[in-house]
Amino acid sequence: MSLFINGQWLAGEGPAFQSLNPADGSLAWEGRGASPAQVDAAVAAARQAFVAWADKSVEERLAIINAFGEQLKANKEALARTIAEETGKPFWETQTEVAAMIGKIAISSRAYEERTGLVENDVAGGRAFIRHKPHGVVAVFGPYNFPGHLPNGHMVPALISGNVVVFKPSELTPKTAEHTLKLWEAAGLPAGVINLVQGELETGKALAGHAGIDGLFFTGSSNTGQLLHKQFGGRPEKILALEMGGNNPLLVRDVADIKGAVHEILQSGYISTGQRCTCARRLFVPKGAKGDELVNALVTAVKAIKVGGQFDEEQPFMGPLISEKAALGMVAAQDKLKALGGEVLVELKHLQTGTGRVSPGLIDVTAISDLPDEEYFGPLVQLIRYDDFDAAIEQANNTRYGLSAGLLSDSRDDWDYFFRRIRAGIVNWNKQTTGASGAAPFGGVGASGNHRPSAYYAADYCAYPVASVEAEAVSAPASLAPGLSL
Ligand SMILES: NC(=O)C1=CN([C@@H]2O[C@H](COP(=O)(O)OP(=O)(O)OC[C@H]3O[C@@H](n4cnc5c(N)ncnc54)[C@H](O)[C@@H]3O)[C@@H](O)[C@H]2O)C=CC1
Ligand SMILES: O=C(O)CCC(=O)N[C@@H](CCC(=O)O)C(=O)O
Repeated sequence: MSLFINGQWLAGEGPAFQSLNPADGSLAWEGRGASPAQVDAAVAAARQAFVAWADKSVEERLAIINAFGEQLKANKEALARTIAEETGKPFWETQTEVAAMIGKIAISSRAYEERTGLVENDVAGGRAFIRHKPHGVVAVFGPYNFPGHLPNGHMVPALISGNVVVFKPSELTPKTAEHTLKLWEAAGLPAGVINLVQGELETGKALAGHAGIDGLFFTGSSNTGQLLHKQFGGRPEKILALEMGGNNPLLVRDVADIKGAVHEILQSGYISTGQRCTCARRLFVPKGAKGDELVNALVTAVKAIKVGGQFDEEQPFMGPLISEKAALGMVAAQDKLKALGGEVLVELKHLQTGTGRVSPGLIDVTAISDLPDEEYFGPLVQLIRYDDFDAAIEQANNTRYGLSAGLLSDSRDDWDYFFRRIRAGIVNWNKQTTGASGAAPFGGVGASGNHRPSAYYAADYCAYPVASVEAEAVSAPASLAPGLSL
């Protein structure tokens, strides 16, 4: 039973598909996707549930959402196991993912009040109000890298605002979606408020193109996001929030603590096996002896990163990539950079046929004059040695993306200068580019998003503002406009 529509678990009537454990290629989940008729049924069920859900007070909605939070707490380990099995992320890390899902509820509740709460002003003869209303039926599309936390980051604020949801998870992580929906069901979510449609491309297309949705909240690749943007062209009445990828720069300038800098670089480039949209892809290090010292220390540390299976007793820092295809794709990316003139300092290797297991890589691409502006979604950091800070910032900005960026430098002046010039939605100083806070807006510029950031600002795209001027009774004014008489 792979679909959850109108409070019922149903077998899919679309094509069969599977998800595999990327550490060993074993079967994690199999089922059938939703047929177009089942996507219709999910949208219709959501539409039918909308008025009653939106009519509830926010406290009533939050009572159910908090009950889901309790389910997450009670089942934290089990859900973390499911995510680890399906994504390959180490178990220590997937426990932090479930913790982020739990934390999302309080953050979103606060954001709802602070960003979309009631505002009241005096106007002549009455009162003016700003209130917000839900859009209605929203489709939520999730990526595979955070199959629990990132769709949850759209769904929780959407529900708090009074929307109802049709959720299309990544086809690589159907088991996590099913597990999450079971927790919503156990929390007493009314039928139709979240509907789960599993499936591959055809399901995604049927949902994204469905006339019955009022909006779509997407986290995934820039290519898919751009397709959706085109598909939504000419439909300005529908809200589209796009959280997409990045080709993120991390600049090093003047740091005394080499180990500290190397630690921030590892956490930026290699966490989640490089499968975070916020991962640093391009590392800028000054030329000269100090820079050499840092690069040597980095090479040693990258070689020492512990790689392993998600459930290994001695936990690794990096699990496998999501699939063997992704692993081969990263080897191909390294080969391409090598052919363009890159010098491999630590080779990224595919470690085991039939799995996503890879070792981390570091490649010096300083000699490449026309570096591809690509997001290589894996543990391969591109090193660029520079002479001039201004030129390095200019090169860092030379990307169509603009998600995250960072500076490692002990100088506040450097930071102030960098902050003014760098172009990204997340800009950090002496801190990793990853691990963004849910209590801040989360989104990027350029090809990384469409100016509808998520996390703390998700409340903004989950509701539309309504302006009202109100008086308790109609009354004629003391003086009339010229040319009027009563
Ligand atoms: N900015 C952000 O908040 C984040 C962005 N990402 C980005 O996500 C990507 C990795 O996730 P993936 O799962 O590979 O993304 P993806 O774009 O392949 O898939 C995302 C979702 O869209 C669906 N989809 C794919 N093609 C579609 C189409 N033509 N029409 C309708 N639906 C379609 C998929 O089935 C999936 O549910 C990376 O590029 C990463 O940078 C990941 C996490 C956070
Ligand atoms: O949505 C939030 O609560 C904050 C954003 C977040 O969790 N970002 C993470 C993961 C997203 C990714 O990079 O795939 C991060 O910045 O590491």
